[in-house]
Amino acid sequence: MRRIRVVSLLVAGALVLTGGVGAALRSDPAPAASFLTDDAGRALVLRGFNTASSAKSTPDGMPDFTEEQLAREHADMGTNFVRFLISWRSVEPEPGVFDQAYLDRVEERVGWYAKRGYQVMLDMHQDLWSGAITPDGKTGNGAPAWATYMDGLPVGSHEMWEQYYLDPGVIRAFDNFWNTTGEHPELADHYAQAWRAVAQRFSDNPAVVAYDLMNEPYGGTLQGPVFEAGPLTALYQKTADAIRTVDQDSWVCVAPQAMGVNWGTPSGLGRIDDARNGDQRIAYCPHIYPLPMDLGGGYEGTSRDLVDATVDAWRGHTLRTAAALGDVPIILGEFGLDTTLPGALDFVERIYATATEMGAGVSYWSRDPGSWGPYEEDGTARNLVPALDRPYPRAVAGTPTSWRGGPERLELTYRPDASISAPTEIYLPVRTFPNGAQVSGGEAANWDVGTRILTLRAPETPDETTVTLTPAH
Ligand SMILES: CN(C)c1ccc(C(=O)NC[C@H]2N[C@H](CO)[C@@H](O)[C@@H]2O)cc1
Repeated sequence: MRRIRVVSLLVAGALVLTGGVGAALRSDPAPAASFLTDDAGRALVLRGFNTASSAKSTPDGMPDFTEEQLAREHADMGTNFVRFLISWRSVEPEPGVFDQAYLDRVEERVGWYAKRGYQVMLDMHQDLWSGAITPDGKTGNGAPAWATYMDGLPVGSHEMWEQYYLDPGVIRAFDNFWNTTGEHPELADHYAQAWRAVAQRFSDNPAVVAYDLMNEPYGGTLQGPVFEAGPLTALYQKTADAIRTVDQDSWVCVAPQAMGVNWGTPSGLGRIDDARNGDQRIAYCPHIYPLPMDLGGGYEGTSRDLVDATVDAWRGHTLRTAAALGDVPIILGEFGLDTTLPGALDFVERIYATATEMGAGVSYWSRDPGSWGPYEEDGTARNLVPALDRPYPRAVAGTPTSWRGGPERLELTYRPDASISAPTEIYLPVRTFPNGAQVSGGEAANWDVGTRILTLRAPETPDETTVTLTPAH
């Protein structure tokens, strides 16, 4: 293990330094030029969790997660967003057969979130392609067995799950899906039609704001820009076109390949043309997992320096890709860590501060119990709960220019839009704002102590304005 660690750290350093130097040599572009918006037209600042990894293996495709647990999350952290894991195996268990009972179960859970004012992004999740890559069905997840063609090539048995990506059978399964083999052009069509079936169900659901087309894509034999600008962009275009035949308004989120880009290298993803009538609604949804953190280095010492270089490189590459895709909004679809590592909460703070600077949404990985999540198996709150329970402007009646803050302060600069009738909403944690807030630069219209949402009165003029909230006494 030590040899792997040394080699991986060297790789991490090389990846990051080249990326970091690259980023340092070019000034970072401006923060994301756009936001997802709600039905009222408000710009959304999205904060929530991936819910949940447990859905990867359950027979009914649902996460091991109850409405009471969502109510607890909402009470404890005031989240307003969820990246909800769904799976192709559950949507289309047989070719051309779409499981409406499964979509009923998804719709029931979307209702839990809708009741509490959440925005839902549905994530067609895969890791290692499919459960069918190993006889026990427990290694990979996502694609159905009927769409898994390994052509008899071997898959080993590994301690580190990432190593399965290098097995011939897994590479072949991906090569057949991307039709790199030329043998299976039909699979991408099935994938797009499966998404069409999902969008047909949720196109009129006001809580479903976005579709994340594929989790952490992997090109098999093809890697890097030749994969991302080739078959990956083509699949996203095919799928977005299929979705738009039944849903004109949900955002379509596209993710880069995980290999490398999760670790801070640039993406070669190509632009998607949105067939909707009106402004495009494409978003960019990368992940970040700095290798030194994954290797257990924690956020201290040399590991912290490498992690910071990774975050800086990732930020610049992410902003450039979002700009290249058409100045699209950004959602950090995943980041997470074992929060028992040294410096863990400082890392969490660094990532949320970076996402805030970028105007990006965030869904933490993940809502599952245990050392990565907000709660223990027995429901006890972990160190992550207070770390994520922070003031934020969940919906803005205009265009946010910037916002920043800490546990006891929020400063929001925005250009109001008088045509938006819904108010700007600010979430304030009860632990630091027990009596609501003092507002300077603006006026509070309402303070709901139950949801801890303060709404602002619309400014008199359309001029850019800065409001600052501090705890009321
Ligand atoms: C070699 N390849 C292709 C690779 C390596 C590592 C990851 C990964 O850690 N991903 C981070 C987290 N994301 C998934 C869920 O989307 C989790 O299981 C991982 O911890 C992905 C791909």
